[in-house]
Amino acid sequence: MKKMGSETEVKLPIIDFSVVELESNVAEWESVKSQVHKALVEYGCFEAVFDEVPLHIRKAIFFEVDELFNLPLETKKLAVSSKPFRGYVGPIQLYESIGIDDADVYEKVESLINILWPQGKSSFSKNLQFFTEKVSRLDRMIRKMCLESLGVEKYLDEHMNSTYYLARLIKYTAPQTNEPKVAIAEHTDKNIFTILCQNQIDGLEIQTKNGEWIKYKPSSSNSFVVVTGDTFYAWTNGRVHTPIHQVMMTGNETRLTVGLFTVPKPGFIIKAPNELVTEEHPLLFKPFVQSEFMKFLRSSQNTKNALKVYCGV
Ligand SMILES: O=C(O)CCC(=O)C(=O)O
Ligand SMILES: [Fe+2]
Repeated sequence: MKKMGSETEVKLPIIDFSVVELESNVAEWESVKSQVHKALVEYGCFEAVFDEVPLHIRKAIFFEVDELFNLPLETKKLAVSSKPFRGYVGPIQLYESIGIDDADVYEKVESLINILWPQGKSSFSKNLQFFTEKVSRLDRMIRKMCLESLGVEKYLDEHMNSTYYLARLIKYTAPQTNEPKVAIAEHTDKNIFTILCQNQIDGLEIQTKNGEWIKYKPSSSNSFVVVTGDTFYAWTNGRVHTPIHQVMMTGNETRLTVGLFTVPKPGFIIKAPNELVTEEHPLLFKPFVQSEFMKFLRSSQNTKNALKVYCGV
């Protein structure tokens, strides 16, 4: 595809996970694994096609997320939390969100949903828990592929057991203008991996290593965006990229995102495996606790290269 002039427009790699019994099909597993590794090294990001969340569940979730954000602000504020980005956050210009820890556990989802709908909303809790369960399987496949590619699969159990799943529902209010407005400013994610699913409305932009912005457009209704976070970058001692991204909005349609964030458990020490620290790849970060890093972030002004400032070697 050509843009103005002769420059070729960059696109995110698209990787198909809708392979029957991917986990037991060795040839397919190896093929997808090498695509994942390449994409994470090059972009820190890719589009995953994954068909385990049926379209009617996706639609139901977005319908209910929309209903949720249409509740009165006083109701939404009942779900506030002292933990950063948990419970209700906003409105901050166009942005509002609700974060739910351990969203793969039905009771955890239900207890938050019941704050907002005291009469209960079990279909929403069920759909969201189902979504988390399926998408977390995608997360685990990606992490397994990545550790295998880096030759550090002996740490797989420890790595998997060190994290939990945070679901974040996000609403971006339409700016009602054709001039692009920043809905989430440039940032890198601070966790391990983020897997995002959007309604029909685009807006996510991912920066390449060369500084070009890729405007993400899903290629199918089974598409998700996978983004590497700073903590995985640190754990792999810089073997994968962690991309700067932002959300830009135009027009008069509301954008909704459901994101699944893989987050290290509080207190867990992030330390790159010895195998990934070599003469060619000297240690980038001192061991750190991600939850402490998040506290540091809240109290510091300068968030660019925050991890480097916090614990860079
Ligand atoms: O809504 C999106 O597509 C991106 C959200 C995002 O980058 C974030 O929540 O960290
Ligand atoms: Fe992000």
